[in-house]
Amino acid sequence: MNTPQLVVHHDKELMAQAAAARLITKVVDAQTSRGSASVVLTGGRNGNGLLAALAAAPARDAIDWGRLDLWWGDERFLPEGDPDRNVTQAREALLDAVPLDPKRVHAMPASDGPCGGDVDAAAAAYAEELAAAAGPEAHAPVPSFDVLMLGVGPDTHVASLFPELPAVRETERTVVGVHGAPKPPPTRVTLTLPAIRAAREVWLLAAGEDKARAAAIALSGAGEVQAPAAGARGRARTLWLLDDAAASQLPRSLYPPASP
Ligand SMILES: O=C1O[C@H](COP(=O)(O)O)[C@@H](O)[C@H](O)[C@H]1O
Repeated sequence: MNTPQLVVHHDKELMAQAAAARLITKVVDAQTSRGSASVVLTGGRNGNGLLAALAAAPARDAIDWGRLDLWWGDERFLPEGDPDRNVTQAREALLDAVPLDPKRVHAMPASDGPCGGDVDAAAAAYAEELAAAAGPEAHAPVPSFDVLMLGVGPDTHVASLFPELPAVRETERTVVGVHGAPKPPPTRVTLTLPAIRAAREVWLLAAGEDKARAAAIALSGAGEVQAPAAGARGRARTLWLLDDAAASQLPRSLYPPASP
């Protein structure tokens, strides 16, 4: 697995704007090389901040929105349209403002969808959708995502992989249902580490003081069961995008102080 690279921006607004600019370039490059691009979105404050920055970016329409597949790393298992669903928040921040192809917007199932309240069936249905979209070059039964983004929680969770819960130990399935998550709502759907690691690039977003301890733990050699963010790696690149506050507890060997 490749070593994570760190980029530290002054504050969370700058981090969101810089990450949005980085994403535009990545998507345009993928569309130029392969005809289309696939991106996995994250929920949470930093993920939504990036989407809002992308909506406001002058270069946003350099992206051919009709040739972009959007997937989600996790979802809160709630009814369609619930304001706490990650897809609802993503629609408000960006998706409703750009001409996406609805067939390429792969939201995770809602609790009032075809699987009803059965979160494990919902997870299996999303795994099937991913497998159906995986091309011959895929490195797992999921597409070769160009960029997979993950917000890092203050407890080191990424997607809905929480420390010590069964989902973070999953080695076979690509999507699982989560029961009893410590952060509400307790029932969720999540990609697993094997699915995350099939992405070309994994970007971990951590801005704000409440992410400082999580970043320090995950980047200091912690195990993935105790610190799920430590296990999130891309095949070609793993990039941590931080702000000063989130980087404030990193060991000096990883993030030396700026020269005077
Ligand atoms: O519940 C969730 O939390 C994490 C992190 O959210 P944040 O607000 O602390 O940045 C997010 O990555 C995940 O997608 C989401 O479902």
